Amino acid sequence: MAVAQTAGSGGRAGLGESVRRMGHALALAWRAGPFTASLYLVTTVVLGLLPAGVALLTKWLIDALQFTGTAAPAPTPSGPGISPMVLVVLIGLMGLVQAVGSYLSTYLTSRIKRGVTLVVQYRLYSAVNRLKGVRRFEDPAFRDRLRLAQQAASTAPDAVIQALFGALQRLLTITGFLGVLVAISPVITVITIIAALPALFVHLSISRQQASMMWRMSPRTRRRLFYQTLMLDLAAIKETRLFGAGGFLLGRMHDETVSVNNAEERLDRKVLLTQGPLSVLSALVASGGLVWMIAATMRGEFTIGDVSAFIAAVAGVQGAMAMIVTDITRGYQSLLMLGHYVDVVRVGPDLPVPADARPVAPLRGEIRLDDVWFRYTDDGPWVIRGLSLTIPAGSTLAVVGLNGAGKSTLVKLLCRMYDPTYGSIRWDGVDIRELCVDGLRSRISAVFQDYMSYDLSARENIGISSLEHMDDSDRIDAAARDAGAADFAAALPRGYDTMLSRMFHQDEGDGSDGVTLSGGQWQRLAIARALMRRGRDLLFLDEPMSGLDAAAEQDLHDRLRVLRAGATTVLTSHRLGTLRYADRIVVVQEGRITEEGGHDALMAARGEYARLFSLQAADYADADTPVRDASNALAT
Ligand SMILES: Nc1ncnc2c1ncn2[C@@H]1O[C@H](COP(=O)(O)OP(=O)(O)OP(=O)(O)O)[C@@H](O)[C@H]1O
Repeated sequence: MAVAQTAGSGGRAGLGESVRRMGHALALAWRAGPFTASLYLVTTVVLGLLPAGVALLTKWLIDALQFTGTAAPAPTPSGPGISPMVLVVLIGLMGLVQAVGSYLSTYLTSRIKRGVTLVVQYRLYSAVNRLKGVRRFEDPAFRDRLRLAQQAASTAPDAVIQALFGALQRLLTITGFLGVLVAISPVITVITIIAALPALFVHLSISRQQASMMWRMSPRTRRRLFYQTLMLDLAAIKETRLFGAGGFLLGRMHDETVSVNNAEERLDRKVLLTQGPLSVLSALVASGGLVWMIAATMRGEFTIGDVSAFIAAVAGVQGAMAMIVTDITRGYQSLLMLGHYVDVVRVGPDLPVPADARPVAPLRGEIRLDDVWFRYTDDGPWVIRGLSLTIPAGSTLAVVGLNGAGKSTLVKLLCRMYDPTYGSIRWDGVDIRELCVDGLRSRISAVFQDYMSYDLSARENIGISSLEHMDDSDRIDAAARDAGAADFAAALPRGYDTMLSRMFHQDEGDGSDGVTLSGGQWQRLAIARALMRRGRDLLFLDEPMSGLDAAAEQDLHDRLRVLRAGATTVLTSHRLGTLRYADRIVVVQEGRITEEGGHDALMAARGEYARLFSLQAADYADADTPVRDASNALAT
């Protein structure tokens, strides 16, 4: 399946891929601010070389003081013969540079982090917005990757940059100290390096295991999040309280947390067991080296300045090695995390569009579905099975069917949220796969069954479908009036500029107090949103009024019938009375069209449509509603 292929390589990284990702992180730092990045590089180099410089000057100073005024013939102090006072001043200056450099480095680090986060988040969400279809967002593997990419976007690029610059600084420190150490004793230099190497490899292996554990645990983490969200979700709380399902969800969340904790504990124990002996080895090397050096100094082989430089160098090299290991470990982990971000940013289009995609001309003739087959996943059941249908331009088509028959799926295919698995959908004879997706959608408006309720103002809730007219108050008001939303919108505390919320909240003083609407009022706003997109060729009304009472639905349908004159409309509703005026009605059963025609013809045919219609009519009649015929009963 195409979706699975998008899973990418975020969990692993060979050398080549790691280098590419490092390049990516550095390019981000440069992009975020070339001057800041350059200054950070200079500061890093200076801070890296300073410790060895201070150690060398200190050695020269001690030697100069030790041999000043003495006639001791040996050992000969090495050094350029600079006066002690000059050396003291130079050491002081270096201390000053180090102190200022550290503060500057901290400031530059934060600055780069802010800049990089800005660039990375913009790129990540732009990449997500470039996906025109829905399929990827329904794929659990891709959702996991998105979640990790979101985490990575806020931390990973910055962590990689810090690790790279940190490692560079430590490398320079090590090189500087090794230069001093080699001059004093090549033997102790080699032993110090060898003692630090195993730690390096162990840390790298641990970080790889940590990354793979996070990837393995991510389905559990996702499920834990789902249970947590459900326990706090306002929409779910009514049911979970009534059904007493809180304990069940809590138990599920707890089990997932325990599983994740156990995996983390196993890894932490492994880290403890491997890191302990390595620390002991490092301490032994440092102590052994010092004992050897002191004994040699007492034999007159080294100066006191050499001993001071040796102590500083051993501590400096081991300290820098330990930090470099941490840098590399963190950097490697962040590189793996960065992989998830890079995978999402580089993800290919989910709906193939030819390079020369055609612009979409207004619909003149018809939309035609030819033997369309569709299923949501490669191994899932067929939802649409060989469906053929013609929708003439300007006509109204009603789609009727039981729950799960495939009505909403049909609407989604017509909006090209998915491509048919087989068969084709043609817009005036052109396969919609050859058309520009945005162009196609600009010709469509819709009220979806699962419409959105945005935590935005009433104006934004209506205008978001036609952004260029968001500030056109007359147009907003006209759409609201047509949808029967104008009266309650006018009564809101700040009219169309009132913030709406799915749950009441009050943010002090910023005027964003949320007003909560009823389900029917939200639905009218969704209809207004669809009507805001005037002059579109195709209008989908997928259960647009399920939240309205029957009279309000009939009234709105009557109004919409006038408003949509000339537009091609596809309607679905379980209240069949509201569909009877459609030019054509099709009955969908298990993804196939089983009946087709006008209301009267379908009633005369006494098939599924007549059965459903009569059932509903009987319900109304049983309720003693004064009716003249079934359709009137449904309309009142
Ligand atoms: N995103 C999805 N992923 C997998 N299966 C889906 C998805 N959406 C719908 N289905 C399945 O496709 C079938 C048809 O669903 P669809 O929503 O098109 O039915 P419908 O006729 O609109 O039903 P209703 O009247 O209940 O709204 C159902 O079996 C449903 O489980």
